Amino acid sequence: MTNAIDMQAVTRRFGESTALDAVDVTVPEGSICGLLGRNGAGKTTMMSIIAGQDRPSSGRVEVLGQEPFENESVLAMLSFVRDNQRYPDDYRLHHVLRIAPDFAPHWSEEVAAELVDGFRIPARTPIKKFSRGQLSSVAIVLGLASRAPVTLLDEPYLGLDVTARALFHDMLLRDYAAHPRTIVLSTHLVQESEALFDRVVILDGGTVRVSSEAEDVRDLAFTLSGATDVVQGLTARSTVLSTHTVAGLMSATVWGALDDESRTTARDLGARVAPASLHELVAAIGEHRPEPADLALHEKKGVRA
Ligand SMILES: Nc1ncnc2c1ncn2[C@@H]1O[C@H](COP(=O)(O)OP(=O)(O)OP(=O)(O)O)[C@@H](O)[C@H]1O
Repeated sequence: MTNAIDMQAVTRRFGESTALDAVDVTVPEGSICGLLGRNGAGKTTMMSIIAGQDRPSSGRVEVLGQEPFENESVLAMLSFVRDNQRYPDDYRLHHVLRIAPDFAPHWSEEVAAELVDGFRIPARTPIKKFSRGQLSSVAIVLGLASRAPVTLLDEPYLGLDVTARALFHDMLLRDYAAHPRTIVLSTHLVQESEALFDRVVILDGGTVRVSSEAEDVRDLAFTLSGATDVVQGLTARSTVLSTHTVAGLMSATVWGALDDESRTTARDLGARVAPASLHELVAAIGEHRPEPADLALHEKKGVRA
């Protein structure tokens, strides 16, 4: 399978701080990749580099086989929709819809029209007076109607109401099925968007913690719930990403798999074992501060934490 996006050892420093640290990420052509992680994890920085709007301090990035920075032929195949998109002061929706196809050779009038109608985007109000959700709606129209071979959607949900979010999901999946392309979507609404993803990348502090097929995510970690002493005993030698306690009960999100013996013991002691959901995994990785010993464990499994 060809990779639409290939990042090797990409580091981006801003002065003293490191926004991305030796990031290796590949996204196969024709997939939807969820880019997840806490505030400041490095998601926007990564997307800006993929979109050719920023350059790595070191490392290599290729989009559709070429370096994207200041590369017209890559930029023509790319749509990057970010949360702080700016428009000229006097712009109304029709101005945007009139010039957008000039920058998007695969532009779909039908997709744009259906979204504008479904989102109820005002036609007469200047865009600079739009609400937060209405601005997100315009950004989604641009991102999806462009049908760009590589589409980057950075936090497309900001301020969107529940009906609009459902419309966005529905249109994305419908149009993607008819016109497959590569989509990277960053979001904090993990539970709600989980079903969209073929691949998942979880960043934390500029480092890739997980880069995996979505269907394999359930094998990466488990949650163990029960009496605190039972959970602590069973996880004493495991990499515990996060714990939550209430009234003598503990729930732990633990990296890796529980061996059969521990699973039987857990059941006998009344503890419950379940695969960690993507939402639990993202939250737990955000809480966890890895120790050097953890790194060895995760590298063995091909996933770093
Ligand atoms: N131009 C810049 N100058 C200095 N620091 C920056 C710059 N851009 C990003 N950073 C820093 O890099 C880190 C990663 O920021 P980034 O915007 O990529 O995070 P994010 O994962 O998109 O966060 P959020 O979920 O809050 O949008 C942060 O610590 C941020 O402060």
